[in-house]
Amino acid sequence: MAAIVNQVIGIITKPTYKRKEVEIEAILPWLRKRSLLLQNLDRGVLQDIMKNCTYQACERDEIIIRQGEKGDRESTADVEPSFYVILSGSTSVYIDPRMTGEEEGGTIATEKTTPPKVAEKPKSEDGEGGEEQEEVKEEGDEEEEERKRLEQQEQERKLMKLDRNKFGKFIMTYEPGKAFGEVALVKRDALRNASIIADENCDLMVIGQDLYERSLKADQEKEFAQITAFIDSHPFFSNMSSKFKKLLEMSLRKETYTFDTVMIKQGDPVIGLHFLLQGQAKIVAEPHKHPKQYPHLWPFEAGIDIISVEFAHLREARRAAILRKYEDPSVWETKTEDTIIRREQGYAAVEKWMKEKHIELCSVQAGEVLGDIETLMNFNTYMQTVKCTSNTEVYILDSKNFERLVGKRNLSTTEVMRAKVIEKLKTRVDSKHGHLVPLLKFLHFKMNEQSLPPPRELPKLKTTKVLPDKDVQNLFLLQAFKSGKAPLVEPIVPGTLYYKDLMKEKAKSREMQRKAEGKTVASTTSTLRANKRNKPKRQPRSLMAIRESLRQMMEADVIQVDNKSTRKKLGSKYGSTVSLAPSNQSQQLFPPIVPVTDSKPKLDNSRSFMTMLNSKSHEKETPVREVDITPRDHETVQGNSASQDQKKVSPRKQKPVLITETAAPKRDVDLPMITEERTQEEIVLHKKVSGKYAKEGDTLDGRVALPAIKVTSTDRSQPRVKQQQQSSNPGEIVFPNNVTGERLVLPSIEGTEDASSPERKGKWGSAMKFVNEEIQQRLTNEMEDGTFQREIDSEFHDKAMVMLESKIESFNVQHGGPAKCLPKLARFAADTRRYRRRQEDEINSPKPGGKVWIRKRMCRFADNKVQVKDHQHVRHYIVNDLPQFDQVSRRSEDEYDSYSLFSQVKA
Ligand SMILES: Nc1ncnc2c1ncn2[C@@H]1O[C@@H]2COP(=O)(O)O[C@H]2[C@H]1O
Repeated sequence: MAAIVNQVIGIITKPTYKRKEVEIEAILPWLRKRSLLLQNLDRGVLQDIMKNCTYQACERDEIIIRQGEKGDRESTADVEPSFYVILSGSTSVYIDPRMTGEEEGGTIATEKTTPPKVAEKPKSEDGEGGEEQEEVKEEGDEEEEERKRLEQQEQERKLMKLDRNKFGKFIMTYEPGKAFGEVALVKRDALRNASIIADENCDLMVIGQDLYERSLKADQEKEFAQITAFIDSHPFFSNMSSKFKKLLEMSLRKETYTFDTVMIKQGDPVIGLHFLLQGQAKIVAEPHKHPKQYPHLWPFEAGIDIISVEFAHLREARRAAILRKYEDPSVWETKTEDTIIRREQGYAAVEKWMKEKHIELCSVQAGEVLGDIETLMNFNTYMQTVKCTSNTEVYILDSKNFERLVGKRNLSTTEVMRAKVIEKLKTRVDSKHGHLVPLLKFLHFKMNEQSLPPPRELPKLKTTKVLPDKDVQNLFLLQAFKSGKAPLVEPIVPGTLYYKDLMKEKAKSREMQRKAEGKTVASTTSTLRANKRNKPKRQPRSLMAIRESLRQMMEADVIQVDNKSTRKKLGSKYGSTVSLAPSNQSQQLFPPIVPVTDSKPKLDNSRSFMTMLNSKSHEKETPVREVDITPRDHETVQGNSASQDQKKVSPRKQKPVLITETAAPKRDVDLPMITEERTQEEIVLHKKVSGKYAKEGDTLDGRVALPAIKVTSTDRSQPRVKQQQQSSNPGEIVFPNNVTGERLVLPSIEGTEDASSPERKGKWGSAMKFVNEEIQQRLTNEMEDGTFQREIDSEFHDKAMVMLESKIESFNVQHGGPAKCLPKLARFAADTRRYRRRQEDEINSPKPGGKVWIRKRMCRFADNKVQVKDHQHVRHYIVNDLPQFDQVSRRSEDEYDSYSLFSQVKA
């Protein structure tokens, strides 16, 4: 390299007439290669230049061109400006912005600021250099050479002291092959607009004005025109003033890159913006290098929750990739790259490959700007590599020129750039491999954040008592949130800064008030607080607990005589009738059973209990005593504690069930002969008005009395006597009770038809099913209790079945239903095993076996689906467990039929 430079220097230092064409010809290819400027020049022009140019050697820190001057004193043409091509060495460009008019108040760097050409007397750093030299001289001539060398070093040190700051801001460095000084030549009579200072010893080819004008000017003028057009058309500079555009013209430089060369290398220092004019390039990123390149950002400026965004993006990207894959068969991968590497080179190679993966992001072409992301983000190094895929031409705006002309002075340009960069980042992030470069996503996020309008200046809050404007509150809150002082919630909720301040203020005023009033007077707040403290805390209740309490409430309203002990007790107390009914279910299921005793019942039919109940005034009219046997039941079953619990139940809850106790001898009330009368009240769901059913909205007040269950037993005090078969009414079915000998008189059934032709569909089918299940359940319970007596009960059972069938049919006819072809009830043999199995199977479905009085108020325990409003009536429903509220809350009118039937059957 040095040889050919010397060869060139050898030629251009000769007088013009001695420069031979042959030797010039020999160096032309090198010259073309060396300088872009000379590259495309005609051979003749280049030969002309080589024949007529001059040579200039510069030392380090030598000022080749001084900004603001017209010509160059150092040039051969003295005052006339020249154009320079660097053969070897490098120079720096300095621009004093005050002289270009970019900044006000500039002074031209004059002679005074010129560093002295003559070397000062060298001084060593510690100031003792002079003495040292004297000592060296004294030592003799042999040390003369050493002294000269030291002198030279001192000279160099002195030269370093040239204060380059006087020449303005450093802009850039010109390397060998580069040329400068064209502006003053193209724009005649223009002043030099930059200072060029040699950074080292340089060899310069000097092209005088005349030579320049005839060889290069035309091309360069064209070049300038192109640059002007480019600046005028580029969106970045659309809002730039003409003054700055002019300065920009001189600051853009053209560069060319051949096919397959690297224009920008990831990790290299950012030199500025590359405006792609021609050609194509691909952008390749190595994400594994990013953490090292930008450690200040990694991992994404801790504190900014980008992770979630990242994940969302990754998910989205993956989804998009999958979709793309299915849509476009050309991208269907049979074998992934990593699979191939793993098979060929092993796992370690794949890992390495994954780590150092080169991600080909995209391809760019004319119009693209490179280095803009880095410039806006103030990155020192490039975040990606740009490799030319064709011969490429670019304009380069060096970073310093950008700072000087765009930076803070032309914010509009920066804004346009930012918008373009955001757009670009978005496209790259969404590109096929964009998600593999996490930095892109972060930068997109960051840029978006930066492009938000700057926060408003906040007025100072003097007191927290007066709430500031909502917007201001929010801004404060946001500020506090950003600085990690408060959560991002409404500003006046507990836990927020504002709330805390408010509380402090309140506390302060309270304290002051207390002091003013004297300590003895307790403030209202403190009293309230004390009360609150003393208040027993409400324990959260489990679902089970709620259900249990619900059950207790219901039990308080409903009589339960459903176990052996209670029955026994009642039996012993009230006679045999109770023991007749194996369980309370059977009492409900079965139609009125009136055991005929010796003692005639004194209860007037017209004043049946149910009638009384429904007449609202029954309590007054009927000499009955309210007896709730539930407590006794509990007492028997659960012992004293249960009975104590029961005592707590309010009398109001116990009211609905009334039992008329046996007329006690001591009682002065004139009770009827019936020793016990029990009724399942409130079972009337539908008022029968002229053969039609009442509608759902009908209230309890409008209910109609249906035949009450009358269970009449002998007086306890009376001895049992042999029963005589007699019927009080003709048409009643009478059958003997095998246990007690009492006659069971069934009510007459009108219009009973052949029940053998079954029609098991619809509501009747389900009614039958229900009754059958009831019976099945009852028998099973008896089996379990040990109270089941096959002979007696089976007989009773069979007859009861017939009776039930008749009753159902009778009910149907009474209510104008399509009777006469009802199916027969199934006869069951109690099979506990089967029952248990079934119970396991239907564990979640409501099963018969208990009494539940569902009342409107209870619906509040159900879940939200329940429509309480629909639930206007009181129901009486037999289930094992609590009913499914949402099931019972909405019933169609058809369902009511069967439902009322159930109730009727029970009655
Ligand atoms: N902003 C700039 N960036 C780089 N080089 C410049 C800039 N301005 C001027 N120059 C060069 O420095 C030279 C100084 O003399 P001229 O103005 O004749 O020509 C100038 C250009 O070649």
